[in-house]
Amino acid sequence: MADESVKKPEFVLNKKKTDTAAEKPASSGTPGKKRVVIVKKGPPANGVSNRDAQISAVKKVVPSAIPSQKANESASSGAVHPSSAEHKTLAPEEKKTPSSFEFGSRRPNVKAGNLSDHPRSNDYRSGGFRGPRNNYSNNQGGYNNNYQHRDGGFTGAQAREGYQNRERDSQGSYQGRGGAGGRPPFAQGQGRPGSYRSGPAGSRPGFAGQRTNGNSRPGFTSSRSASHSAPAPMPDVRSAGKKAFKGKKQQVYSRKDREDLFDESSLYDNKKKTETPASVVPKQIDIMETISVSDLAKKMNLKASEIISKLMAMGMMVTITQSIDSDTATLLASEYGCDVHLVSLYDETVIESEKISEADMLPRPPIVTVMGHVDHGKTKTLDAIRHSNVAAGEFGGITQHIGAYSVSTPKGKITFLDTPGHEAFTMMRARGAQVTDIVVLVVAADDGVMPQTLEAIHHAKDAKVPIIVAVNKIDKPEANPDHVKTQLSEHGLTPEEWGGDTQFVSISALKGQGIDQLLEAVLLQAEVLELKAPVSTRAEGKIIESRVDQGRGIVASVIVQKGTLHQGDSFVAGIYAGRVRAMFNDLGQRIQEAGPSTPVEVLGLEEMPNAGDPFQVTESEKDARSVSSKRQELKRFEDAKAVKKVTLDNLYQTIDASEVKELKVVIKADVQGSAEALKASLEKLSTKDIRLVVIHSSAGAINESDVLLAAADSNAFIIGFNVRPTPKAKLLADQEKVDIRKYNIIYKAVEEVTLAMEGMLKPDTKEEITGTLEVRNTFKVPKIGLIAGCYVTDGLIKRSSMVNLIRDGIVLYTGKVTSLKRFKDDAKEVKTGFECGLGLEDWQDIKVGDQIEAFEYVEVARKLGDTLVDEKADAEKRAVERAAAMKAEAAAALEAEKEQIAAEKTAAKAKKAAAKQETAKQAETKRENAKTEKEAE
Ligand SMILES: Nc1nc2c(ncn2[C@@H]2O[C@H](COP(=O)(O)OP(=O)(O)OP(=O)(O)O)[C@@H](O)[C@H]2O)c(=O)[nH]1
Repeated sequence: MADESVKKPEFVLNKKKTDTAAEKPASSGTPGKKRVVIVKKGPPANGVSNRDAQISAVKKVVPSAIPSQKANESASSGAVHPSSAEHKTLAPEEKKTPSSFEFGSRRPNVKAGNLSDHPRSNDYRSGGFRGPRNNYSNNQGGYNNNYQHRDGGFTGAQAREGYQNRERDSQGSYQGRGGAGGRPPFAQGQGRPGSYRSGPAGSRPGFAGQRTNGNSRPGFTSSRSASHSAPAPMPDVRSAGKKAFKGKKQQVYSRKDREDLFDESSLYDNKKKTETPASVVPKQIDIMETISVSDLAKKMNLKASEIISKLMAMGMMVTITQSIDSDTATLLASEYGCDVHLVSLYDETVIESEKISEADMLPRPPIVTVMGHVDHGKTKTLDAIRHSNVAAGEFGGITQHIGAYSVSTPKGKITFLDTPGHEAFTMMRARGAQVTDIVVLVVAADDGVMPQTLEAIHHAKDAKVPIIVAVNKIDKPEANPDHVKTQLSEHGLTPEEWGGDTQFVSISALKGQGIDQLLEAVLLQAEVLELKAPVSTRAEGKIIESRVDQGRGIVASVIVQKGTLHQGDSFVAGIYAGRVRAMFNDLGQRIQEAGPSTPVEVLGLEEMPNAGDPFQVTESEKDARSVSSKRQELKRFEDAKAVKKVTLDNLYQTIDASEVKELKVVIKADVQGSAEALKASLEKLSTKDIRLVVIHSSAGAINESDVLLAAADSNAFIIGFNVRPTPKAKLLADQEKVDIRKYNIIYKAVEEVTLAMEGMLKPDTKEEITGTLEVRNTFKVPKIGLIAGCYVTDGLIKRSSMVNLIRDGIVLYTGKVTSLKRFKDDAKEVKTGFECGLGLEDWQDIKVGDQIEAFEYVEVARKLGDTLVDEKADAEKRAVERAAAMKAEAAAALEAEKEQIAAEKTAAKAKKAAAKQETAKQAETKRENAKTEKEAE
């Protein structure tokens, strides 16, 4: 042992790290240095020492494990450690040794074992290779485990190779022969007496016959006690082993390798040091506005169950997947001494506009929105402007989409947005006003100002957009343009000729009259507005509409507001990225670029943006993707924010609310705007008894997933607005019994859904009186009880009737008829003017003179009550009234108080005067008395 220690220093490496105390005893008195004995100087002559060593070899043990290992192995192997001198002397032989062992192989021996279909004899097991292995292990003594790792690899490669050799030379080692084995590498080692010879020569570890003791596979068998219990004679092993493997080992285990191995180990060590124990809550965490319980648990290094129970203690019932807001998270984290830092993705999702130089600002065409009440002639007006007949193609005569058209006039270009006038499209109209420069308000001269005319005025005023009034249908005999002017003046739109600043143009869209004047008015207004936009910058605009087009994919109508959009530009539309694959103008012609105020159809979106979403070109596709993904993330957070949380406070309310009936709808429409408009209209129908929940709304044909979505709920159906189901969806809908309703007019859809909702209400039951009877006599019938002899004074009574028994105006009994007879025969019914005998269920208290009311329960369908919107308005109204009443009451109280104060003041004044008078009187008396006394003297 001592000897060995002396030899080892040749392989000592200065470790970069200070060894642990545990290492010190193992090293032979060289503190501060780690002794590493490398195999290149010690051939694998002995069997591998123990199972632990093998396992640790595979695991790649961290340095801290080294000392004990080293100590163990040193203890067991010291005596057989090869000397460097021996290596040196055997070096020439090594050159002859075929390099059939891949010493550096890290491949395990598993495969070899699997391949081993030859019976392995105990000879093999206990012989040749076991010998070297033991030596090998012994040589390691206090060697590091990384080396052992190689050991595993070595044996694997060896096994495989042996297997191949077996194929080539099957007699050799597999036949348990002695002497020169059949395997070439080992056979050559006939001259390798050592360990190979000590057992059956040529035997190979991985294929060492039957593994009755399981020790034939070096990588794994070495651990078995049977194998290393009988090590091969050491001296032989050393010499043979050195010759056979020295060269190979030198290649693989260079000094650098060793250092690398150490570095790797130290890395493990470092990693271990930086690891945070799972139970330590960090000092600060970053979260967004909401965070799911599971994410928070992860960030805080806590178990989700702990977070949940903490939240419960705070009065919140949440599940692991639910989200909590940042305030709650902050409160919770503070209990663990952890600060919450709120981060927002929004800043990162802003696409900066390009810097604009004044020189780049050029006049641009005005963007005009046409608004007005239903049927006042908006489409016809645009129609007249464009000389095309759009109205003819519309369903129900209502414009359903926002369309955008560029119109060239001799005096310049104008872009028109055709905004529908139906109330359901309020939202779209509001969006139209966002991009619009001028509103043309169409008012029918024969109809005057209507609710949606006023709504349009509000939208325009909100958006601070000037209005030009087109007084339409002046061709009609009942047309009264002046009346329209008067009406609109009352709403702040005073005609210029009346001293106001609003341009009024009288037109007849039908006849094409006044259209030129209207366009002139628009261009005049545009001139006043001095509309300019940069031309050469990256394009920015708004999505007017988006839809899925068969064969073209997602198509978005975009109005470019700034810059120029080119084919090939990368952009972000809402939260989705895209690249302009192709562009079309309003006439459907393919174009390469589009400047400010140009409406275009853009192809190349990955998903469908919403109408009104911003459209911005980015510098690169990468930018677009990055912004898009951040925006999507932000949206997910915003959606999560909307998650309804159950707290102890609202738990019962929620349970109560589960009694509320829900009608669920999937809306599919031809364009996104219609889907949204329909959604808004339908959701408004919710009442406190019945809720209308739109579970999904989007543009496109009704597909299978829509059907599946609706099928998941018994109260769900699908509305297709201007769309139809795909054949597969139709089939599925039939199978799943999902109702698909198709509409092409919004109000029809709303009407029918209202009816459906009314149908869902439990019908009211009502007593319907069918007849009245008078008790004129009573009889006792044995076994049956009291029978009333009645006369039907009105209507009729049936055997199945229910009755009320009334005495002195009080209903004493309500129940069923048990028997109804005419004389002795049972009767089905008895009509007015006839007498009958009547028995009542469980009731004997019948007296002559009692009135009997016969009735039936009938079900009456309930009407939908006030919608939640109406109720809210009512509640607000009531609150205002209450406030006014309270104010009046307070004023009256104040008044009364004032009066009282005044009265008190008057009373005090009077009292004071009386006192004064009294004093004066007393003084007078006093004076008189004095006078009298004086006179008497
Ligand atoms: N006599 C007459 N009829 C008109 C004129 N303009 C429109 N109309 C008629 O009024 C009806 C409604 O016209 P639209 O252009 O569809 O009206 P709209 O305002 O676009 O209607 P919605 O799309 O439903 O909001 C049609 O029957 C038109 O023929 C007009 O100047 N004179």
